[in-house]
Amino acid sequence: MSNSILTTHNLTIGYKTSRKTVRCVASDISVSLQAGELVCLLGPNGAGKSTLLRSLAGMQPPIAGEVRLLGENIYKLAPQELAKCLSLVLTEKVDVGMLSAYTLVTLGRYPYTDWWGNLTPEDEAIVTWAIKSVGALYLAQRQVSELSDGERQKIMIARALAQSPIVMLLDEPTAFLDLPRRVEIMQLLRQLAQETNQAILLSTHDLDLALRLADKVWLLTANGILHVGVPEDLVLSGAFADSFRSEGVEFDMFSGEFNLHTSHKGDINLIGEGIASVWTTRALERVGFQVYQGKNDLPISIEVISNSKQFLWKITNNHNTYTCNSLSEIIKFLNLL
Ligand SMILES: Nc1ncnc2c1ncn2[C@@H]1O[C@H](COP(=O)(O)OP(=O)(O)OP(=O)(O)O)[C@@H](O)[C@H]1O
Repeated sequence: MSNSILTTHNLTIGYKTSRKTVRCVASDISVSLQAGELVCLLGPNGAGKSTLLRSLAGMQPPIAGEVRLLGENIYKLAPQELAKCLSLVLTEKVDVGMLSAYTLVTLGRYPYTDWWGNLTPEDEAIVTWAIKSVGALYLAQRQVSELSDGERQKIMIARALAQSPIVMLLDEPTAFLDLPRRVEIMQLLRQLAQETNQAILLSTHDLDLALRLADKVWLLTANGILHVGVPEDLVLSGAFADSFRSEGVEFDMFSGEFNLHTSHKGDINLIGEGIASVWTTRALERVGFQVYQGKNDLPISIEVISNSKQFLWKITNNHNTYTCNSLSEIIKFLNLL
């Protein structure tokens, strides 16, 4: 049996800019989102990630093709039926007046409540679970208008969770969060996908986290082509590097990071292991040196010496030896060569 929850068939997305003209953002997308998977939608600015998410959520009619939710054409579903299956979290700041965070999350239950919006004990339990899941119980009684961007974002995710959907679409859910919170939210979404069998699709510019946590990546290129695959396949095929290619910045397949092109200042042989060596390499590469290990014939060698109290660096340059107490000192020293 297929696990597909959301599928598209020859979907073309974009905007009608006038009665006769259409601005096509991406075309011929045939893809499916499976139960229990966390998919990250990546792509450069303006590629069409938000447009695709809105089209998948039934908020924006496609130019051509169709979107099916459990086999049903999404544009033909009644809003309440759609809301029971799909929740969408957008980045836009919503003006919710004087609502408390708790009340905002209760709005996620609206597809299930009676005409007056009364919450059952079960609804209340789901709301509390959703707030707890995003680690925001301490925010529950605060006014949404007084929350920071990151705090509000957590509450918006909790509202989407409270909807008990089978598919969640999130547009840059980690945009306002600090790094530990970004990791936390991504891990939470991944865990939710696995434990509740929901399909979760989120757009992000956090390539590193996406590469580490996504079950699959949908990579939308600037010319409207969607590559789909497990992250590592897209790295190996070169799709990643091609999609984000830009002047002065290069995707490094070995580290999975983007590097700035810096002028090459020379080669250094690094001796040592452990955390100090890792950050020594980072510092040296950042200022333009290529770092090797075991190339004893290079004119400059740096040995990392660490004991429980401190790190020291011994630089050997053409048989002369100097000792530095910090990476800052090394960089100054190398700049004088
Ligand atoms: N209402 C609109 N009318 C016409 N064109 C639009 C409209 N909204 C967005 N666009 C265009 O559609 C393209 C895709 O925009 P979209 O916001 O989907 O990109 P994105 O990948 O989400 O970008 P970002 O990473 O910067 O958020 C862009 O060229 C944008 O200028």
